[in-house]
Amino acid sequence: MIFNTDTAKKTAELLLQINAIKLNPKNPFTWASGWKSPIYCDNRITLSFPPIRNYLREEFAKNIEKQFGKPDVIAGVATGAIGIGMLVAEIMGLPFVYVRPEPKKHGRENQVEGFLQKGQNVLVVEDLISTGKSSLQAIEALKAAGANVKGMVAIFTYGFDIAEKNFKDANIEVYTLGNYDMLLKEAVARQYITEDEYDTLKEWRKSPSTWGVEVE
Ligand SMILES: O=P(O)(O)OC[C@H]1O[C@H](OP(=O)(O)OP(=O)(O)O)[C@H](O)[C@@H]1O
Ligand SMILES: O=C(O)c1cc(=O)[nH]c(=O)[nH]1
Repeated sequence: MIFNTDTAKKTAELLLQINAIKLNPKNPFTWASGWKSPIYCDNRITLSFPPIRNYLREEFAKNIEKQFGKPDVIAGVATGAIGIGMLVAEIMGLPFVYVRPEPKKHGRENQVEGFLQKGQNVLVVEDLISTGKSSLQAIEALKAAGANVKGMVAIFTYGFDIAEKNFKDANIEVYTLGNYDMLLKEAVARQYITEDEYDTLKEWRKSPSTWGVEVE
């Protein structure tokens, strides 16, 4: 669920403005889930633009307090949300930890990096939700470390049913700054995409897990 439509519209505008949205239907992107996709939203690019990362962290901080109250700790999902998560922690004056996809294989062999005490209220920051698998893995690791996960926020979600089901099953409340529907609307309004690209994106969105998969 988006925090609100104004923020979702502005987030879409900003992502388009800095070319964080990449389209390549002829040579599809492979996602973390293994799905093939004509679109890739690279939120990492936002960190390279101070006014844009400031907007994102301020919107996160304001809306996190409103929806969840003030947590004890902010956790970023590695690697995409380490930067933005840390910026949110900084502006909220909170401690920060980050969560690796799996425990490190040497050193202290941690999956959760930083100082976290059992029973602390943790708010998870993710950069992007596709299937939600990466976020939920991080949430499981935080719970295993004794955290009380209050909820999760992300810059962007594709709004897939599978992600909504995954978060519902895990009883995790999720809010995002932006989403796919608003992005598509803004991309059309600003003529950022051609009619052919719009048709491809609409077709892809009907069945993203099978799009681009060669049938033998
Ligand atoms: O909802 P999901 O299907 O899990 O996909 C979304 C995840 O994919 C990306 O991470 P990626 O694995 O590419 O790694 P990175 O964050 O290190 O770039 C993104 O940062 C999310 O964490
Ligand atoms: O699912 C993914 O791996 C993914 C999709 C996307 O649009 N952007 C991204 O960073 N990851």
